[in-house]
Amino acid sequence: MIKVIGLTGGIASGKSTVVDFLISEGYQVIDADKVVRQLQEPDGKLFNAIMETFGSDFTDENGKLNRAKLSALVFSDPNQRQKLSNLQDEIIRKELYARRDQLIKELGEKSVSNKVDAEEQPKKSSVNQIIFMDIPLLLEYHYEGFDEIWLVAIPENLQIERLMARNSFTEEEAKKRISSQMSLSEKKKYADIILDNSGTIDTLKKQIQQELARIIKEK
Ligand SMILES: CC(C)(COP(=O)(O)OP(=O)(O)OC[C@H]1O[C@@H](n2cnc3c(N)ncnc32)[C@H](O)[C@@H]1O)[C@@H](O)C(=O)NCCC(=O)NCCS
Ligand SMILES: Nc1ncnc2c1ncn2[C@@H]1O[C@H](COP(=O)(O)OP(=O)(O)OP(=O)(O)O)[C@@H](O)[C@H]1O
Repeated sequence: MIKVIGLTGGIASGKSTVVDFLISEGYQVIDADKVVRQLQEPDGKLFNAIMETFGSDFTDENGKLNRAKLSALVFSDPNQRQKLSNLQDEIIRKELYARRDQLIKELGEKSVSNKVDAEEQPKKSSVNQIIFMDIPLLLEYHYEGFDEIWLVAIPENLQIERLMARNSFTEEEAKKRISSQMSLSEKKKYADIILDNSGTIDTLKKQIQQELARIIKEK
């Protein structure tokens, strides 16, 4: 059976850093933020609905969604955030589950022809037996169907610091985004594994390797 790991964590906690490492190790990852961006392209399933609801002012000079403008609106007004969620949630959810099912199907077919690998090279074959879904709002939006939930955790002061540095946000902008999400202490209640990312990226990688080794051993 292919294991599906849900990866989540607050904004700028380090999910993409975890994903980069998993990909470098050969694992397949469905990245929800990336999928949302594709769906929001002018030929994607969300673009027209956003324009109808928020107006064509929310485009940039290339006719694409002006994400910065929409972002400024939804993170300063919970009602607008809810409005965006109402129109996007079902389509995003359907797309993510469809991609998961497709990936499981592809890997399932591969693993039939790779039986020898599984016995002789368990690590090599594990990349075909575990998939990851990086979903920032996994807990807020009650995504289900995971064998394990991994939570990337950092204390709020570090989160603010990293978010301000990465997005060139003011402290106020960073705090607005963070406070629109479930708190870390609440998230911890639902997590199976907590990856502490308050240290170096190397320390984070070691924790991931440990968890991967555990799953491979359990299989
Ligand atoms: C609001 C939008 C336009 C802002 O775009 P922008 O380019 O500024 O940010 P980006 O998409 O890179 O998101 C960065 C991070 O913001 C956080 N975030 C995004 N949307 C939300 C939200 N509605 N509530 C809380 N946090 C959010 C997440 O941690 C995410 O990783 C965009 O994020 C969006 O459409 N969000 C809704 C996405 C959604 O509903 N996803 C569901 C599955 S995760
Ligand atoms: N252990 C670390 N030490 C120092 N900087 C780090 C560490 N881990 C991640 N970072 C940096 O912190 C920032 C946020 O990390 P990353 O982009 O991986 O977070 P994220 O959870 O994917 O964010 P988002 O929710 O916006 O998608 C990035 O600039 C990244 O390079």
